Amino acid sequence: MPAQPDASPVYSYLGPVGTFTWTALNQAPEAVGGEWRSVNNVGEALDDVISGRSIGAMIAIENSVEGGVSATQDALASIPGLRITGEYLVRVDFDLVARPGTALADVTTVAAHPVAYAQTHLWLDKAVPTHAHLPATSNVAAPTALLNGSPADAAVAPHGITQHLALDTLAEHIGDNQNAVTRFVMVSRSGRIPERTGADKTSIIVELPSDAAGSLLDMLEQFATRGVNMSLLESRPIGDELGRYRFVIDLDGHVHDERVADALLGLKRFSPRVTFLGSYPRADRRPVVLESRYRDEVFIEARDWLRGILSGEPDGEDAVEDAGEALPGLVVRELDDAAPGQHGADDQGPQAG
Ligand SMILES: O=C(O)C(=O)C[C@]1(C(=O)O)C=C[C@@H](O)C=C1
Repeated sequence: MPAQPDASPVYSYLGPVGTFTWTALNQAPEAVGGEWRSVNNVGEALDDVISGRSIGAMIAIENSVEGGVSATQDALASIPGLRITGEYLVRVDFDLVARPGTALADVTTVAAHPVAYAQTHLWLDKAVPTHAHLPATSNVAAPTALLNGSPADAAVAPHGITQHLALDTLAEHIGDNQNAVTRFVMVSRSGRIPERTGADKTSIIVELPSDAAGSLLDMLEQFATRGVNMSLLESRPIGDELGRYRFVIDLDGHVHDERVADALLGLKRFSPRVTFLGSYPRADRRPVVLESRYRDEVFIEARDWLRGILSGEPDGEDAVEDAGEALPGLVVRELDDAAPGQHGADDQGPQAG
């Protein structure tokens, strides 16, 4: 019997074609040649991954105006077995569009994806002060619906959408922040962790013991004392009772970096729940800068020293040797070189005892 050709891998994304999520998926090398499945919300995209219908889902996780996308953060916290395997950045730029013949003065109802609405509402409040908002499932669903009987008079859409849809542009570049960027992540089922590059991020979600004073500080100390920088720290209600929050955290570094692994072990010892969402290369490829005392070799040498003591060897002061290959994205600084403010919280400077 002739061998069946392998089915191409399926990737789910918030569609239809032309959304910012679709633009992000275009950046993912593994999605080239795959089948792209358009869905209506983040939950559906993640369900596809969990059920095995798709091998990956591209989802928006953070934008430079609104911060974390709460629907995404909550879904990642509550659905077990998901892993972030890559991140992608997309500049977001919006226009207000309408059916031909509509003037700005005619607009009373504006269709918009809720996140897009939040990113344009200052402009809308000024230019269309009495408008009502009609939520849409995406930035392309909103203008498409205008051609399919939507009661809205206008829609917030990605800049340039009128090249593809028979609509007119009422105003261009209406975003409240002209430099707005949205961060997207590719989410797959738990499994292989992408190799470290030296310019990596690790995403985790942490719950804290509810009855222990100072546990937020305990959590932050795990990172500070290992020289691990945080690039995102947000709290989200857990939802079971008032006043209970979980923390969504991005760390500079990879779980295969000794300092990051050690910090995660420290967290795990007192947090009732640590969810590891993944380690993956940074979209901006910005190298991680760390002081030499947080290099892998320093952690390994300290462990070897203790092992030696436990096995009865004399306590010698071994020099820290460079082990392993250098990572292209990593910049290591001697303590004296570190710029002010880049020391860990426990560091009072080189002269401190
Ligand atoms: O509607 C789109 O185009 C999307 O890709 C969704 C989304 C989001 O969920 O944040 C993506 C980028 C913008 O920040 C606004 C909306």
